[in-house]
Amino acid sequence: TSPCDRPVPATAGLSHDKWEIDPAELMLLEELGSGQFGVVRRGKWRGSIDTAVKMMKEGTMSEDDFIEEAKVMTKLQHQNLVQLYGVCSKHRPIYIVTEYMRHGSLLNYLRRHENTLGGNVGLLLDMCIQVCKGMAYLERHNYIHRDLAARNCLVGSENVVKVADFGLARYVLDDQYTSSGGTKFPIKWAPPEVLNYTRFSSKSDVWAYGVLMWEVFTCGKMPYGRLKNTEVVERVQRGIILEKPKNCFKEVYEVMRQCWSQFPDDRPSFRNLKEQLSVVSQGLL
Ligand SMILES: CN1CCN(C(=O)c2ccc(Nc3nc(-c4cccc(NC(=O)c5ccc(C(C)(C)C)cc5)c4)cn4ccnc34)cc2)CC1
Repeated sequence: TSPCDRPVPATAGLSHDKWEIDPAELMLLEELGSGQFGVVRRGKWRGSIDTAVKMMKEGTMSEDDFIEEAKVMTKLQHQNLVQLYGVCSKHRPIYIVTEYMRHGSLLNYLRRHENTLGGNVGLLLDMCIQVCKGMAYLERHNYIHRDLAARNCLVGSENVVKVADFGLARYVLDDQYTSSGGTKFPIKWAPPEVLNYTRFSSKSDVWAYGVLMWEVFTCGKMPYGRLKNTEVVERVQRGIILEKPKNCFKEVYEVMRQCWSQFPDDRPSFRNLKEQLSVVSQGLL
């Protein structure tokens, strides 16, 4: 989509850099939680626009590189991506301002609503399809997420699900998170080529997407249970994959299995996954 039909309120005229948001126009409200980077609060922008504001703890990310990238990220616009509205970078800590998603992370939502969601295969499949659409858009724009998981997707009204924090992993300074040997590295969502060579691609996002599907159909269970990272690495490299979740149709599990092909080229693209999942959805429901 061309920048001129961007659905987000244009900040043109506010400052010459349209990705720069004037903090005077932000009213910070309750805390939503805290993550790797520090506190995240709900905010009102220009009195009426609901936002989430990540206040980046100093020293947690390479800020200048991120601010540069923010210009690109604000142009990524899709109904299944959490929209980046802009940044407040003229002060410290810098703020990352995005659209607000009122039901929080997909992971917590699955766990909180297991009783109602558990039996609703149609809804679970629809959530997976929404994430797939957002990821197919990123794939089309040659944009790699690097940390796709249910914890990094968010839920809005009417069970809308959107992918968040795409590409942000590149700016994390904590090498416990960035190096595959680190304690915070998302081992359980990583394919062999990432475990061995840290080789990220849209096909490594597809592997992670398969694990996200497993998270959805188990209503938020931890993949590989309480296995240690070293044990998971060993299994993944030997080609042992996650088992079919209890109430999951074999057609759905078949899609997950394709995402976990050992070689990246053998995995489907998100574009292809979108087609497969809509066929499965029509067939099953
Ligand atoms: C009824 N329930 C009550 C409890 N509840 C909430 O409190 C709640 C409601 C809405 C929430 N919404 C959002 N919450 C967040 C949020 C909150 C806490 C932490 C984070 N995430 C982070 O800080 C974070 C994410 C990713 C990364 C990597 C490693 C990938 C770079 C680093 C840090 C996000 C971001 N958002 C962006 C848009 N909307 C939200 C979050 C929580 C959910 C509803």
